[in-house]
Amino acid sequence: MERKNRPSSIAMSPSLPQPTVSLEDNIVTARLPSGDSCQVYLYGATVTSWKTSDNTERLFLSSAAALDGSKPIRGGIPLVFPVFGPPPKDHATGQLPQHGFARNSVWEFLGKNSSESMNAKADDTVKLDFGLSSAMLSEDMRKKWPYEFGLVYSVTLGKGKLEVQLHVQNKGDKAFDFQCLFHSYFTVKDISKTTVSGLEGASYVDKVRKVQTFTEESSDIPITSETDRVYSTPSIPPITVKEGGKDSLTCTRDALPDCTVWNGWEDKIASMGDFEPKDAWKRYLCIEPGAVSSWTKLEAGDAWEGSAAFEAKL
Ligand SMILES: O=P(O)(O)OC[C@H]1O[C@@H](O)[C@H](O)[C@@H](O)[C@@H]1O
Repeated sequence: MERKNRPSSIAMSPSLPQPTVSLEDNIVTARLPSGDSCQVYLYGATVTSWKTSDNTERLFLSSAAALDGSKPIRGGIPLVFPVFGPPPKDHATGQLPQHGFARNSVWEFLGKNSSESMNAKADDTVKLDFGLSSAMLSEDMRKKWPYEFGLVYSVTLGKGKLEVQLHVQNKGDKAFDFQCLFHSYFTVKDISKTTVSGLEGASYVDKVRKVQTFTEESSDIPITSETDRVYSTPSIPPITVKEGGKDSLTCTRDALPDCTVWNGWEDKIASMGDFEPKDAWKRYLCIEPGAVSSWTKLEAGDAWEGSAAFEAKL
């Protein structure tokens, strides 16, 4: 019997615009149908651009940043692991460079995971995964930090949002200590009109005032001179950057009790060869969520995860 073509009884849902992801010249670029986009260099897995749908660049990137792998990228979101700042000489990280090796190692792009594949209605998120393991380090670095580890760094782009998450796994047979931090440089229009709230009551180490510890008394901290503080906030409240009194960015955290607030101001920035233009200290603020005020110990076979989500408000 002849079969007639009949219209399918299953209604086909119109195909939704999808996020696009490309890998070219060791740079991963993701774009959402909403127009939000981000760019991540495999070098350091450094996010160098985060643009919201209004085409506003939310991250500061120095115009003199080395992008050729010769030194850590100045700006964006360099990743700090396994030690923050100058490594203490009497610690297992003592031979490593300032802020560790994650920001100056070449990572592998593990692929994307868009929310569309999980939920046909949602097409507004894309997650990019990057990996770094002990086997990928240089021989010199492996000697300086002889532990077996695996890192998965996930960057999730959403509408007006960027989330960063680090998964650390101890793949060896001995425990290790680590610190980690997302060294995020944000653009601000005018540092003199920028304040930070959410840190009232937190204790902080002030590196400018020769590493003394204080308790933050201000509910809205103005940035009026060189600022280099490591806040410790065990209750992990949201941190808000305000510009001209209006919320411009919020940062929520998971398993990251600390946050550095850094602006080098005029003199320090003048002395940094890869920081340009020289007056750009007026237009950036680092808000750096992390776990750096003590060491996180990871036993053989154990894993740890921490994340931060940034939301653009203006
Ligand atoms: O020049 P680097 O190694 O990228 O560090 C920049 C700044 O990074 C901040 O996180 C530190 O608190 C500052 O002390 C430091 O100056």
